[in-house]
Amino acid sequence: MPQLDEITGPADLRALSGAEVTELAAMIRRFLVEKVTRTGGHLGPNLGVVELTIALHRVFDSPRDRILWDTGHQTYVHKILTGRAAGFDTLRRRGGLSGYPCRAESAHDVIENSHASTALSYADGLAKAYEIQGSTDRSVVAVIGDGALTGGMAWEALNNIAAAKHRPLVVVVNDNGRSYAPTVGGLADHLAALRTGPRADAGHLGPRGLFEELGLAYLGPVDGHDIEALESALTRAKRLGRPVVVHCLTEKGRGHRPAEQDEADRFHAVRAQPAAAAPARRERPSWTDVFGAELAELGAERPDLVAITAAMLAPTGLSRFAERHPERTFDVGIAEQHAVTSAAGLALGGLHPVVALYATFLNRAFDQVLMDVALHRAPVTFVLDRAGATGDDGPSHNGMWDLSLLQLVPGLRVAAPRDGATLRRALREAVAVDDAPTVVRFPKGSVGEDIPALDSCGGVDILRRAEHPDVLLVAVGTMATTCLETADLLAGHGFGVTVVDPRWVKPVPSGLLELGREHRMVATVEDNGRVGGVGAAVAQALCDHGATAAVRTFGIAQDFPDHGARGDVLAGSGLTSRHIARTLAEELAALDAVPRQGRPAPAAGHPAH
Ligand SMILES: Cc1ncc(C[n+]2csc(CCOP(=O)(O)OP(=O)(O)O)c2C)c(N)n1
Ligand SMILES: CC(=O)[C@@H](O)[C@H](O)COP(=O)(O)O
Ligand SMILES: [Mg+2]
Repeated sequence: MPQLDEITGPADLRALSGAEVTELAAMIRRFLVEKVTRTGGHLGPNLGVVELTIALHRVFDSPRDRILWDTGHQTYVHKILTGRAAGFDTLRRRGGLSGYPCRAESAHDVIENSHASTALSYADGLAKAYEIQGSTDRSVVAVIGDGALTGGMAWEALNNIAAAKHRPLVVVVNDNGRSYAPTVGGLADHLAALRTGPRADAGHLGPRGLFEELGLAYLGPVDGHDIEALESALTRAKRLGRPVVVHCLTEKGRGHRPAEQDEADRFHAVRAQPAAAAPARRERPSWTDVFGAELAELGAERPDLVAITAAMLAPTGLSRFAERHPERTFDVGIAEQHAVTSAAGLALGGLHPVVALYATFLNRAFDQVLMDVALHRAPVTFVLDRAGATGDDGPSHNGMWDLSLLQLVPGLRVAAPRDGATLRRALREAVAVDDAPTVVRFPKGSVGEDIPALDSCGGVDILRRAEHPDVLLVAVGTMATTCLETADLLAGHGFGVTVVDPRWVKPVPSGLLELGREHRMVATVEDNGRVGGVGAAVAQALCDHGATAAVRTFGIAQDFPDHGARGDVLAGSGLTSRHIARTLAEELAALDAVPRQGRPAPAAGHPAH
């Protein structure tokens, strides 16, 4: 019986007896609880797929057979069984094991994008590729959760998969009845009805249902914790020679009582335990908490406000609004495109929807924002949490594209608050707009202390006035703190920096143009991709208005940053006060060929050195 760190790949599983497999499952559960409790990560989803993953790797021959995981947050067991148990002390750490499939880690990993509802489309493409290349002996298996199955792409794929009755493809529905909270909608009800059908382990097909009506074979429901039943159903599916759905019933958090009893989200994602020696930090409210509290208040003041979530009610801070205004709260499933256009419908019906998403997930609903909301100047407010670098969840979770994508949307206005006070203010200003879509975006984590404005100019908060107008430093949102630190560094070397926060970054406020004309250089700093972001828009606006100041923009490099802490991602793109100060000092020094009147030349030890 191998120990977990002795497992090098699925071949090590196939000789195990039934009793040994049961013992292996128990070992894996103990391992997951011990490791993930310490590192943080998706404990509940992975506890739910222990037996399923063992059965998949005993029946199919990965990596020749391809096993795809939708969203990928439930692949810790897959990683253990493909020789990566030793890496779990570094889970989600920079340079360590990714919390999602990662092709650089293993040939067994295929999909690195952790946006839900994509696996069936990848599988459809892979199956077609193998058919065209004559690789008819390779199975394609896609594991998709009941939550991810509420995403529209999954049904676009099933529409195609079901039509190709000659092309084998195995769809494993990992039905634990939950996304974070219980999965909602007609599909969830249908899966529940199928759950009560006769069990596939009796060797016969389950009741006719949606999948069979579509033309797919259906095996299920199968007990997702009975390895023998799973292997029997998966073996049948492998041999069926046509597209087939294997409907597995699993329990999120299985085998860890605190997770089993957690009604909120069954330990969907647990936070890392603080190091024993770490001083107890006074918890400051999260950006999400500040938003959620303010929206609940607004909901009492504005009966036309409705809130929409894409299966993430609590994570996006809508719980308080939902408790107080349940009739005005809608969970549409993991269906951001539908969420956005449904919001347009609500707005056309006379209400003011607030759509709360993680910033990165808005990407897939860009056309809906552009054509269904903005074209109609619909008063929809988008609240984008996890905007900017998030880090832990890898490249597809950083909210680094919204400020660039949204620059393209005519009439849409974007606010990037710098602290709790400006978040509350921005939210109120946003829902007061009744003839255009608005966006309020903020990062993951706790809000800092409020940063007061000394003054304002044309819609721009002035946070620091310079004695000599060398640099106008434009802080976007939470980067205000970094910009004030940068100003201190530069001031120590004789450069004058005015730090401003426009609060509303789209359209570019007139105050920035006015202030830009007073400075030799304008620099923008944003927690968003640098390409096409706020900095680019400011540079273009200054140019269009004849400003002669040099412009320097700082943002996240156009890349897919590896997983790691938020600070790692920001530092990786030079978004630190030290790097920004040094860069600006060098550029100012280059600009300043003639010694400045009345001021000493840059001192030795200058950031430029
Ligand atoms: C497009 C998109 N929206 C939201 C999320 C956030 N998210 C990650 S996992 C998850 C729930 C997934 O539920 P399910 O597919 O049933 O998997 P389970 O966690 O139950 O195993 C959500 C909403 C995401 N990854 N992608
Ligand atoms: C897999 C997924 O998309 C979410 O579970 C995500 O990992 C949550 O991120 P937070 O932990 O920042 O809420
Ligand atoms: Mg689920």
